[in-house]
Amino acid sequence: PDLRTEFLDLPLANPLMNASGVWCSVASQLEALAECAAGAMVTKSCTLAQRDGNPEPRYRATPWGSINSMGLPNEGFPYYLNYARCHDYERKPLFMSLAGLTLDDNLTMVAELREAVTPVIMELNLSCPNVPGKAQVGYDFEAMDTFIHEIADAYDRPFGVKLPPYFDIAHFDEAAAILNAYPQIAFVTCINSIGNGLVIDPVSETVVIRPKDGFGGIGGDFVLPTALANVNAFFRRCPDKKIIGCGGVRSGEQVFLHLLAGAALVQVGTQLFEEGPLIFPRLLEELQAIMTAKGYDRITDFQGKLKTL
Ligand SMILES: CC(C)(C)CCc1c(C(=O)O)[nH]c(=O)[nH]c1=O
Repeated sequence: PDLRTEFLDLPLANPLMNASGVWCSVASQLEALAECAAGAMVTKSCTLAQRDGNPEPRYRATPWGSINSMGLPNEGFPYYLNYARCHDYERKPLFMSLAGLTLDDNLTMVAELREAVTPVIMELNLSCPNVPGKAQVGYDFEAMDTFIHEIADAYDRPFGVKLPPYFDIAHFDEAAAILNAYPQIAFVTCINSIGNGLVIDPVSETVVIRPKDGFGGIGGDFVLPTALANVNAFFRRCPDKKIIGCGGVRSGEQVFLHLLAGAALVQVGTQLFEEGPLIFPRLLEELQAIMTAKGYDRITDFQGKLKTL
């Protein structure tokens, strides 16, 4: 079967890529992603200045997924912009994730990105912090509209947004209404980790990560139904935009489900953290086996063709 696809008029060898934050914080990791089998790649969400992030342990794997409260550790915007300048775009597209600590920081980064002569694709992380004491931008629809309005104005190219998961139909409607007001938003990546979960070790009677009293974003198997729902909800509501699926991918089967639900590309987070970039050949093989068994020759034979009862 043929796994080739295209995204924003760019050819991709296949629809797989990493999730921002995983295996993409430093040059050695980015070079490994550039050389691996994934069809595209994205950098760790960056802030204007370098950040150490939270004290460790700040990531833990569990039998059903992962919990993390990294605290946005990253090398700073200039580092990733420099990588973007050196990336081999003939090999695969590069996405750059931005998560400024303030709207102003985001505008500063976007203005510089606009001037940079590079075909990098911007993914704006809307789980970025808002005014202290208020919900993250992705959960504060007024702030979300303001952030997108200002950033769209400051940037002259199509870009995408990374959304937190929503759990209420009214929220799908409200978030989609905001996004649809901006044709410049070419894609929507669903989902970021499910925020503020708590993993407890029954033996030690202790939380498993140090920051935030053990509260952290949940990823992995546990988030798959929520990820598929968010992919399909925005696929239905934003017909003029592409959806990138993220959440719960550990085998070819979940890649298949994300594509069926409407994803154009599929990101891998927790399982990539555990397995490394060699997960990509495995996922591609497993996806091809499923397509062969079902008689599908190419991705478009089933992409977005989820059936209802
Ligand atoms: C949660 C924030 C620290 C505000 C953004 C960075 C981020 C982090 C992180 O760096 O802790 N972890 C996630 O699972 N998703 C994210 O978007």
